[in-house]
Amino acid sequence: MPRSPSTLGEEASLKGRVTFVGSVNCGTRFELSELRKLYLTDLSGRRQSPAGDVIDYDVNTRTFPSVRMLSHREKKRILVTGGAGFVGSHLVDRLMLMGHDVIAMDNFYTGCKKNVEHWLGHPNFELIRHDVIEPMMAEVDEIYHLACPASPPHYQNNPIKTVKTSVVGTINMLGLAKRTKARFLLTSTSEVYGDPLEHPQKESYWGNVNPIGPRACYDEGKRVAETLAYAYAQQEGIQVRVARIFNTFGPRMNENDGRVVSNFIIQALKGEDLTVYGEGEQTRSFQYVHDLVDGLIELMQSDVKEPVNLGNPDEYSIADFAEIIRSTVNQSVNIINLPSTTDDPQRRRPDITRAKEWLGWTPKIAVMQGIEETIEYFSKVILELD
Ligand SMILES: O=c1ccn([C@@H]2O[C@H](COP(=O)(O)OP(=O)(O)O[C@H]3OC[C@@H](O)[C@H](O)[C@H]3O)[C@@H](O)[C@H]2O)c(=O)[nH]1
Repeated sequence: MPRSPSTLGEEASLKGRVTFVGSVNCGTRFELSELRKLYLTDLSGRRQSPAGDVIDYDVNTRTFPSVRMLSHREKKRILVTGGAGFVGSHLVDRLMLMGHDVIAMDNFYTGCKKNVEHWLGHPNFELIRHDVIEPMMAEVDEIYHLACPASPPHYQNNPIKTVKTSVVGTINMLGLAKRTKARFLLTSTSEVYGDPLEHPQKESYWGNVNPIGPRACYDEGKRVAETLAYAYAQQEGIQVRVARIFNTFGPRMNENDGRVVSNFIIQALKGEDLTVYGEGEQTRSFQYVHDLVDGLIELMQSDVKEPVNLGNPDEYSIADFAEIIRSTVNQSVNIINLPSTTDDPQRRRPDITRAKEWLGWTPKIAVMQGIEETIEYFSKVILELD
């Protein structure tokens, strides 16, 4: 059953606040406060003049976050496509803190240099402006392939480009994996299940996708990307991992992202009406970004070849979720109903038995803790934009 606002608060306080993320076994464990510094403080060396008309960068006073020291054998060269995006930049943070050599590749269509600027100039880090639909060569040991707009308004804005990114981009990155013998992780999506007829969704479910609807460019693009991954695995012996990511939120979502969590928080912070599409009876299950990053790295390190759902099964109706954000951020705003969007999936919740049993992964951060951090982040962003 979808949670009501009252049970959400109770559950969050029952679970308690998480102060560590990751797992010791995978080397992903860090204090949450270490990660928070990367998105809640300005580490760029930027100094704005008192009049606010000039910005100086003092690279001499700038210090990088500490990264672990790895032996030559442990240290990997890791490519993250979409590395300046919302999820990509958090993955880059974790891999950098773990001590790896990281190449973040992005065309900056929805990604943003600011998301990774705290690493610019670090000896272990490279940022490459490159569109994944063009071939690319680099010597790497692992490829996390994230590049693709993920928010419905963004991926529907240029559907041909979205299909090309998923299909041609994935072929290019699988080609790179083949040449370099790198292990390849595809970030697929819960959208491969379309408007699901099975609930909750297991990885064995084949989905219910409209192949010619407005969401098809993303849904079908990712379905072909999965097909390509397994074709390369079978035909070329590439080591492939496939994560099906469910709704994820957190700091560094683009303020114009258009997805529900950032929309509602920003609307409430600005004192605007919260826009529920349709009656708000449709459901989603929200996961905080650090849990996802844990899952992605654990999957990459595992022997699991089948697709794995990564999501938090806590399910909310969108109407209830709007009420949660309204009561948490700004009780003076209204919730309004706008027309529903075409082919909007009506129910979504991951079955994460596979991730639990095969990876030992489970989301640890209560939705409310994530929401509070995201509110903190967007409050800061909105101040900067003003
Ligand atoms: O302002 C808004 C935004 C969204 N919504 C609704 O909230 C629900 C969630 O919408 P979002 O745009 O956040 O995300 P969706 O679930 O539709 O798609 C997402 O699915 C999983 C991921 O792979 C992708 O990040 C994205 O495609 C939808 O029912 C949508 O109609 C609103 O009611 N108001």
